Amino acid sequence: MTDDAWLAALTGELRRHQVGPDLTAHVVAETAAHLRDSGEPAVRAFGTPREYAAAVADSVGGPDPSRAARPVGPVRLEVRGVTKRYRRRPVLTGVDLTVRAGQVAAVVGANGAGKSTFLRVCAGLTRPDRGTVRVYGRLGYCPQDGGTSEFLFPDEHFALVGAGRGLSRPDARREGRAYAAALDWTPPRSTQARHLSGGTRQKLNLVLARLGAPDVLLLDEPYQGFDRGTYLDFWHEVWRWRDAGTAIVVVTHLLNQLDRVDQVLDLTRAEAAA
Ligand SMILES: Nc1ncnc2c1ncn2[C@@H]1O[C@H](COP(=O)(O)OP(=O)(O)OP(=O)(O)O)[C@@H](O)[C@H]1O
Repeated sequence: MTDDAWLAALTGELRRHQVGPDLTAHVVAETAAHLRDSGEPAVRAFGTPREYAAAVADSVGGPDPSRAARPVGPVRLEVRGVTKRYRRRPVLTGVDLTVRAGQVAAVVGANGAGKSTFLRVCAGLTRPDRGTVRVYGRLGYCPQDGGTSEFLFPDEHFALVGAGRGLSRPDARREGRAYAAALDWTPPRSTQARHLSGGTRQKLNLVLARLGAPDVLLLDEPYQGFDRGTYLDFWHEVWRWRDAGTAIVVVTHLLNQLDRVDQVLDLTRAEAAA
């Protein structure tokens, strides 16, 4: 099945699940963008149109019922007035965001809107021209790509990153393997990162971001290359980490989880207003 046929079938399936026309158009457009960016065949990325439509319908079935009852903790990330230009082009213009312990913020926007730049600024990797970022607690960052070392085995990654977060070698390995298992992945003992598939390397990235249970997690489209089952596992983990009190910022193209997050930062609008 071609991607166009897959997307047409998805539209039909979403209609069958009584997903409204606006949301259907949105989901189909975002899914098409993801397929274009990742170059993956639709069936591998999302499963059959019927399966994916069922997952979308399930996730848009109303606000998260546990939301009202969930305790929200202290501020973990505070971004005020962040502005960033590359040459003369404004990428971020006066962006504010406050995320508390136990909250999830989604960062959305068109390609090039500045989502990765925003996360890099939050992670302290890119200096803003103006504005401040305050992180209260420890930080974990999962970049869109990169982040792994070509010649290291997964366990060596766990030991290296774990050491930076105060974990002994055995603890880092145990924790890394436990987080990997939640993503349905058993890290091979003797495969260097360069020989892992793109989706598996992204699982490794995600596990590394989570090592040592940081207070703030910055996730830049961490599910690129995940198959549908792992994609759902990923969101399940996000809700679990949130419930454990982590403040999470996740960049996403796929809007089918947005009714469950605590806030949405739309950088398209900020860019358009600039
Ligand atoms: N180091 C850099 N030097 C110059 N321009 C840059 C640099 N990093 C990013 N840009 C530009 O800033 C803009 C925002 O890039 P960014 O990667 O933050 O967007 P994005 O919203 O994450 O995009 P995508 O959805 O494609 O991942 C783009 O036009 C990009 O080309």
